[in-house]
Amino acid sequence: MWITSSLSTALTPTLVALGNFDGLHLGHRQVVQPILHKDLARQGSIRDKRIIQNPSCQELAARSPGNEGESGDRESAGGSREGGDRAYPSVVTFNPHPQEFFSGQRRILLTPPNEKVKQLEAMGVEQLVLLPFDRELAQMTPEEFVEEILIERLQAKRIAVGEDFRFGRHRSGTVRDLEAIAAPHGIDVFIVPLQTAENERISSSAIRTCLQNGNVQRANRLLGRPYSLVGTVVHGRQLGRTLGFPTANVQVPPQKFLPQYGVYAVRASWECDNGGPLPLPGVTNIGCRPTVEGNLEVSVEVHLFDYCADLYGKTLTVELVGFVRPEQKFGSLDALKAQIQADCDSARQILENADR
Ligand SMILES: Cc1cc2nc3c(=O)[nH]c(=O)nc-3n(C[C@H](O)[C@H](O)[C@H](O)COP(=O)(O)O)c2cc1C
Ligand SMILES: Nc1ncnc2c1ncn2[C@@H]1O[C@H](COP(=O)(O)OP(=O)(O)O)[C@@H](O)[C@H]1O
Repeated sequence: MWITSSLSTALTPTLVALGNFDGLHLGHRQVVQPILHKDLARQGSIRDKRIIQNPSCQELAARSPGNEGESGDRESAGGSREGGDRAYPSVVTFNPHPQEFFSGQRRILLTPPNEKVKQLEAMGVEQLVLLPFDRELAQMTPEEFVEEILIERLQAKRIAVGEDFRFGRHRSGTVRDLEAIAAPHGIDVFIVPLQTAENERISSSAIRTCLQNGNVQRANRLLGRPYSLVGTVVHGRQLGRTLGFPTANVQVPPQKFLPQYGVYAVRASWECDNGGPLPLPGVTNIGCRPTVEGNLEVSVEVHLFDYCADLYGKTLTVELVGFVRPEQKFGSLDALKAQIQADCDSARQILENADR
């Protein structure tokens, strides 16, 4: 995927999905869908299908990466577009996030850049444009933003946004304004209604709340995939192996959103020369390890069941499957060890049930 922060190096023309898309949950995926070539092929005539209906959670999940039944024909979809030029499915987002720009506070993210790029790539997005959000951009009117940036510089042929998208100075532009500004240029605007699941609006904050409450299964349903943590395995204190439970310490980006501190049933995977093993079952502790003296730093550590190998330096993807218990301070390492054994048993049970 081509990633650029400069309009002069962006690939054009484009099919644009506009937004921040933190988490890339089922609602976000609906916004990105209309710009994907495989979706263009499926749609046939596109002009009369600008408002996407609210599909069920299952239907949405079925369209998640890895679940796509058809691969689509990129070239024929590209050829059928207006003008015949090959347009690049592009996610256009602001960097830093406008809230971060105005508040000066770093945002904690469900999908930090490393994960977002992987997810977008898996969906079929070909370009990520990170528009530098500065005072000048913040001052643009809705008309200036659409005409100068989206149409002139990015040569957008199609624009997809969520229903609540706001843009331009003081967030004054609505999706209806976007339609009105784009229409004279013959640009399709797809306005995607807010998606709901289990009687709740699918949102990044709903997913955060679930993760804070240990409700991993629900968070995963809203995401349409398991919530995952991705990072490099680094050295720890080498205490794990003496307890009989070696744990790979996964260093996640500092802005990664962490769920409630505690123990989780997980599946972990990594890439290696032969394509990598299938996701392996295990158990993860996320927290400060209060039992271990002087350990205040938050860590994410994974013990893989029935497995022994050197994992240092590998990039692990740890998928949360279920919550086992909150983190605790134990009176002795022996007590901790006994509890870890019980955690492994619980986690195996959770993973077995999830497989059914
Ligand atoms: C399943 C599991 C549960 C754990 N639960 C706790 C806990 O409740 N409290 C705690 O202080 N540490 C907990 N730990 C962390 C251990 O203290 C940690 O694995 C040990 O300190 C090894 O650290 P090392 O990787 O630096 O060698 C847990 C670890 C595992 C694998
Ligand atoms: N089953 C396993 N699960 C996780 N890591 C394992 C396993 N078997 C071997 N390892 C290796 O052992 C390391 C963890 O051992 P540990 O004593 O906890 O050391 P550290 O404190 O450096 O993490 C991992 O980083 C990995 O390289």
